[in-house]
Amino acid sequence: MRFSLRKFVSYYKPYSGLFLSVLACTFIAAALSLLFPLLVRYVTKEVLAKDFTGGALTEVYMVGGLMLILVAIQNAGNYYADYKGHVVGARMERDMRSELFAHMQTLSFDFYDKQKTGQLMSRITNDLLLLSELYHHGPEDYVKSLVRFIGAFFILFQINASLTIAVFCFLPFMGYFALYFNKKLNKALTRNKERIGDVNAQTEDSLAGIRVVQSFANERLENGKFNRENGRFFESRTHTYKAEALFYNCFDTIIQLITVTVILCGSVQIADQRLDLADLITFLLCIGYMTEPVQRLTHMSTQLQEGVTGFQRFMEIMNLKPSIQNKPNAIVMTEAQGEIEFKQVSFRYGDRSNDVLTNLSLRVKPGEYVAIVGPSGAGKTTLCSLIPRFYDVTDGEVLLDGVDVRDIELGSLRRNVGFVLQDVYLFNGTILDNIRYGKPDASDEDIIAAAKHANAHEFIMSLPNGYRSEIGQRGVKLSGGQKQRLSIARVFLKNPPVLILDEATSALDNESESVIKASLEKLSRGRTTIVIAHRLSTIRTAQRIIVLTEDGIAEQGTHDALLDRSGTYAQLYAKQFEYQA
Ligand SMILES: Nc1ncnc2c1ncn2[C@@H]1O[C@H](COP(=O)(O)OP(=O)(O)OP(=O)(O)O)[C@@H](O)[C@H]1O
Repeated sequence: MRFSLRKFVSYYKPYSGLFLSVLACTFIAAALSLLFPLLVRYVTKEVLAKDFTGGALTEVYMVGGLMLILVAIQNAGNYYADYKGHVVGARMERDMRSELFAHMQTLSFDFYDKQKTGQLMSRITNDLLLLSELYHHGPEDYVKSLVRFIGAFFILFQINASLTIAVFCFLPFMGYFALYFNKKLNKALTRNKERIGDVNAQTEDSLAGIRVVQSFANERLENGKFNRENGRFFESRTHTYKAEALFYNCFDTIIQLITVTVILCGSVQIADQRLDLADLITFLLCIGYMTEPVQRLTHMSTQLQEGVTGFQRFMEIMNLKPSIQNKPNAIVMTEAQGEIEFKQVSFRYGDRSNDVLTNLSLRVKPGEYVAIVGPSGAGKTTLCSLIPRFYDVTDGEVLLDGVDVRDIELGSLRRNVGFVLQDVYLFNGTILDNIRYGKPDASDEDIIAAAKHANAHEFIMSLPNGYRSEIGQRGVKLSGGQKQRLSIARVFLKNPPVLILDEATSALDNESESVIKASLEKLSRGRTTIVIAHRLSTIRTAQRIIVLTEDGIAEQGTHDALLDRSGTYAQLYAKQFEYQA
């Protein structure tokens, strides 16, 4: 993916003033740090050479005082740059994280079908952390390194050109060495990231399925899988540490070689009276200013590479257009009548080679109660997911009140359709929060009324904190039937004209089922209702039963009419009856 520098830099814009002040402080602190060796040189060369009776000591004190002032200014500058620099980075990271999350909220089902949650989480957390490091440390490091390198070079050159050139000769070699190791280290660091990603994915998988793990008593199996990933991560880190240790120690050796060279060449020059001791000391103090930036090349280029990769991964998602979008002049449908029509609809999932639905036509009148039955995989759920545009048809059209759903503003379309699914998703929080999800501006009274309609009020009131009871992650503290009733209360509150019930009662025992059936019946009154059912006994009273097979709609009619036809429905019914008997 191409790296857009303009886009990268644009995130600095809201904080440009603060960021420039950080760079200015970095510049001042780095420039002031160069004065130290010069002051040491001045003291050793000019002051200490004098006779101490002539006020030299006073001068030493003055220089000492000046040095203290410089220390104070330099550290104040570094403090400001360090603190505010991190703040700028963190603000940019926060902005980008919010932007990415908001964008992810808009991406359609087909995107999430292909993604692993753990990977997406890593983009939102780790990638942006690395990016913020680059945003703030990157320019700061470059300014500091450049000022010190160039400053030290000029100071040393002024003192002694030949010795400076001798030191300088080492630098390209150091640079090459740093970049060579940088490649190796980068590879090792990338591998580390992949391995920790695997550890994360394994942890997520095992912990999310902890109930299944324990019910099969498969803890050892999971420990084995986890330890394998954990071991791979350990091995990868061991390689990284080896590479790092080798690099830093080789580098230190080169720096020591430079020091030895300076001492040797400097001593020869002192003997020849081409250099004095004060200059040699200054030289030794300044070497670090020249070698440190070269040593930091590795760190800086790793930081650059990681940050750029993080930014590319960020942009990869940001550049994705949601496959389901509003048309420019989309109609806002406030309250639909609830007529649904599928007109010669064909549908195929993006990664499949064959259609799930082919040329299917069906009309459901406003307020009608329709059941869809058929073998597993026939496309019942898929058909219903086309109504709120979780996916768009491949061919044909789906109409709500005679309007193509692709012409309706998405939010208003989805507000007109309510879902009660078998696999209820509840959010961490209180019961009140979870029911309010159906209508965020609902009052507490509305919520209680909805809970009463859903036959949930009694069980809620029996909980220690009533409506304010925390339900745990995904509602673990509630039974299947209780969760289902909360999801029904949520839809009561939403009050949509179209209702889709997908296997809503099949996971429940008889008692919960009858309570939920009663609330679902209440919920479906006055609404267009499509029930996807496996248990045919539950939909005998439906106004119309649609039998969907892989070849499309095989037959439709009332329960009695379909039994009389002795077709697919009658066979399915007989089979289920046999099975239940
Ligand atoms: N997100 C998806 N991506 C790709 N293929 C899918 C997806 N969801 C469903 N399918 C495939 O589409 C076909 C129809 O699935 P669908 O869930 O609509 O059937 P169904 O009739 O509701 O089945 P069941 O009664 O078992 O729930 C199946 O072959 C399924 O594998």
